[in-house]
Amino acid sequence: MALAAGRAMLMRSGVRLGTQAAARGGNGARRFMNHRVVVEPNTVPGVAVIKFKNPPVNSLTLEFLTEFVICLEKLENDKTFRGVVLTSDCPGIFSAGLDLREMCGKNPAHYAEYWRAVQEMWLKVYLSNLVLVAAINGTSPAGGCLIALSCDYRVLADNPRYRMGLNETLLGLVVPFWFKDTLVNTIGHRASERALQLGLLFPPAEALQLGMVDQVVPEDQVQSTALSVMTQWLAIPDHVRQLTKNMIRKATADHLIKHQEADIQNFINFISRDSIQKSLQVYLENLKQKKH
Ligand SMILES: CC/C=C\C/C=C\C/C=C\CC/C=C/CC(=O)SCCNC(=O)CCNC(=O)[C@H](O)C(C)(C)COP(=O)(O)OP(=O)(O)OC[C@H]1O[C@@H](n2cnc3c(N)ncnc32)[C@H](O)[C@@H]1OP(=O)(O)O
Repeated sequence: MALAAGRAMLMRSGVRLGTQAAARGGNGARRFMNHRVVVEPNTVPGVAVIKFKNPPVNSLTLEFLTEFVICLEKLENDKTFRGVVLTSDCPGIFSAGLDLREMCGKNPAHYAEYWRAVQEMWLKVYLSNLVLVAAINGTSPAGGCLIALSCDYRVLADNPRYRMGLNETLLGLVVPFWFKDTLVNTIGHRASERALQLGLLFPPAEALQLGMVDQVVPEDQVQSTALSVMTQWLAIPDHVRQLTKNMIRKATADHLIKHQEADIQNFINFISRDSIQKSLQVYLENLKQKKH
């Protein structure tokens, strides 16, 4: 998505870009702040840390997706940056995945706009020229897991309460084919068959065993480990690494690009069904009631 289109989407969503601020931290480094995404240059040269800050659970609202894509585009266009660590500012939650309220009780035009934003976010992350390392410091179901799976490397906090996986079937949803492709490319066909049909969410030890993440480390070392892994990836010249990444990922991304409009139409038709709307409402209601 072009930056201009993203800005237009932000405006349509009622988000004022004037609220974005550039400040200087104690070390003089620039620190870009949006509402929901905070970008911090880190101590490792050429590396930024993006922190998701969309409380309470970093759900992927339209506004969040738009800010996230704009942040990544800015970093890609700024040649000072070669790598980005993605992590969360919300304690215990990396991301709760797609925002269920964006998919519930809205009209087809909204569903189309939302689904395009989800697609564009995935394409931006999956095909990024930057090295992307996910520092997964919390639970990451469905869309949250997709973001992590689309990075080049994943470090997960060793906390048995944190779960990771594509749980769409538990919500009565069919996993989109490109979510499925991303998982199959990571953990293989057989493991994906079981994980996707049963909507399994895995604790860290199992996620590691499956190859869903590359490392599990103590919670307080997630970001530092991600940064040290980054150093290893940045030792490879950008152009050869980027060409290699593109060679491996292009076919998967092209599959969506070729069918992007049909995928949007499928999503609208599917999500607009009365039975699906009902399941989503029940799921949201259960989330609320679990507190009482
Ligand atoms: C034939 C078909 C062909 C083609 C099909 C075409 C297309 C496919 C169609 C559809 C696919 C759509 C894909 C969807 C992927 C997704 O990402 S769906 C989202 C999945 N996410 C989840 O299941 C997570 C749900 N949340 C939780 O489990 C917990 O909230 C969580 C463990 C994250 C945190 O727990 P906790 O800290 O206890 O917090 P609460 O549960 O109390 O939550 C706090 C408030 O946040 C609200 N909330 C939670 N998650 C979401 C969310 N994903 N979206 C919106 N809101 C969320 C929750 O309701 C609480 O709100 P409240 O304070 O009560 O107002």
